[in-house]
Amino acid sequence: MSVQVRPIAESDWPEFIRVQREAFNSTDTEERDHWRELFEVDRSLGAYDGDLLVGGTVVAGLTMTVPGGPMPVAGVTAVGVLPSHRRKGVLTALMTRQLGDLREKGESVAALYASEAAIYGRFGYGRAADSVFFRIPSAHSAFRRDAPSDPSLRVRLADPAAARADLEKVFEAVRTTRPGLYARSDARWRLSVVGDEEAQRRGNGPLRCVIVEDDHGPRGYALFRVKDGWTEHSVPDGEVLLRELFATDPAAYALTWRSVLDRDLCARLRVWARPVDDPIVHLLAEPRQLNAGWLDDLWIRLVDVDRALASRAYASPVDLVIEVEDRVCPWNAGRFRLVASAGPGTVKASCARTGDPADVTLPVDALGAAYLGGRPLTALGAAGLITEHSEGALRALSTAMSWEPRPWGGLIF
Ligand SMILES: CC(=O)SCCNC(=O)CCNC(=O)[C@H](O)C(C)(C)COP(=O)(O)OP(=O)(O)OC[C@H]1O[C@@H](n2cnc3c(N)ncnc32)[C@H](O)[C@@H]1OP(=O)(O)O
Repeated sequence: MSVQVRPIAESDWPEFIRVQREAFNSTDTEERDHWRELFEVDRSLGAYDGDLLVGGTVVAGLTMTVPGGPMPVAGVTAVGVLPSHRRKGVLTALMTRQLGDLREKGESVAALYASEAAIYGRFGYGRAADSVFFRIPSAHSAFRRDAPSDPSLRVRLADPAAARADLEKVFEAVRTTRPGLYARSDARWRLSVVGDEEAQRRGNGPLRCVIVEDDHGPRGYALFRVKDGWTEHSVPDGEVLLRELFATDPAAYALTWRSVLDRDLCARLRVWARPVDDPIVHLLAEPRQLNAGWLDDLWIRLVDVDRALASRAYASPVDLVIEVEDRVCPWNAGRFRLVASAGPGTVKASCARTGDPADVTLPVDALGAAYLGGRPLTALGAAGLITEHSEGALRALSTAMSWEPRPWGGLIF
């Protein structure tokens, strides 16, 4: 099969949506035309078998927080290949072309959410952030006695779309505090956050919103649905399905959680993706009752290793030669000297090619995994995936690249 990869023509956009529906076994009937507002259609790529569009992908330009502050990141999404054309190298052709295009456009970092965790490592993406899911029984959701509270706070129910300005205030106050969070465009707020899509509703009721505020304005919010349910003995068995929750301070955070945990007629709260260092873990009197599980969150690919590594801050000073292995983007392969002084908030790093001998040799996906600060390189070393040539070099690099708080994207793009 000979497949050509090229930008998708405007007139092929309905075809692209059709490929996506088929690729993702989509059951919803809503129009996906609003994708045009979320993604950069002019940076889409299609794989053509003759005239037939058989696969594609798009890019959403994001401003993502990394250690040290926000930077431009290419959000890769809507990757799909028709079932009739799978395992014949279509994705490989799309990914190879896309990485070349990103480099040409001057993008140094790409990010994505993977539908399956086995797909993207081969293209140099590293698992940079994890998330945890919880299933908290309402009857065992009490907080420890010294949980923070603030009598000036009150809870208000709101229509999500109407309350958007308040939600944005809270989100903007926290966005740059955690690597992985990214700025939300008007379309992202409207369509992905407060929009009530059929695909997300799936019989779980409308999107609901609580806002926690004081006389000066909002300090926390939660977006959620309530799935109605009763046991055969007429015992209430509803579920709160928490979509997102942000707060600016510990007291507002605690009250926002309480306002969704204490919903009457609900037996439990489920949430699919929270940061691994979510404070709720420490607030519950019975943390085992979180019934937590672990998932991969953001995947990161360093498109240009030297520019990417010079664009973030480091937790401790470092001066090392790293040798990068990268078969997909050969321009990254080779040795670089990474020099950084520590200091949150200020990026004082340089990364340049060198002929000096390497202290550490590692595959490019390991650097992607560590880029947001949440994946200790020492753990990848213990797994046998990194080679240390100078004693202590791996620990030094791992410590320098680690960051608090842990990374988390918060919203699939
Ligand atoms: C960022 C996002 O949008 S994530 C969404 C990804 N899309 C989906 O999950 C939709 C459903 N799936 C698909 O559309 C396709 O199966 C894709 C896009 C995942 C793969 O496309 P294909 O054209 O079949 O991939 P391609 O033939 O290039 O495979 C490349 C390699 O990846 C492997 N691979 C492909 N898909 C998978 C998978 N789902 N799990 C594990 N390995 C995979 C192939 O076996 C092949 O391995 P090899 O290099 O060792 O031979």
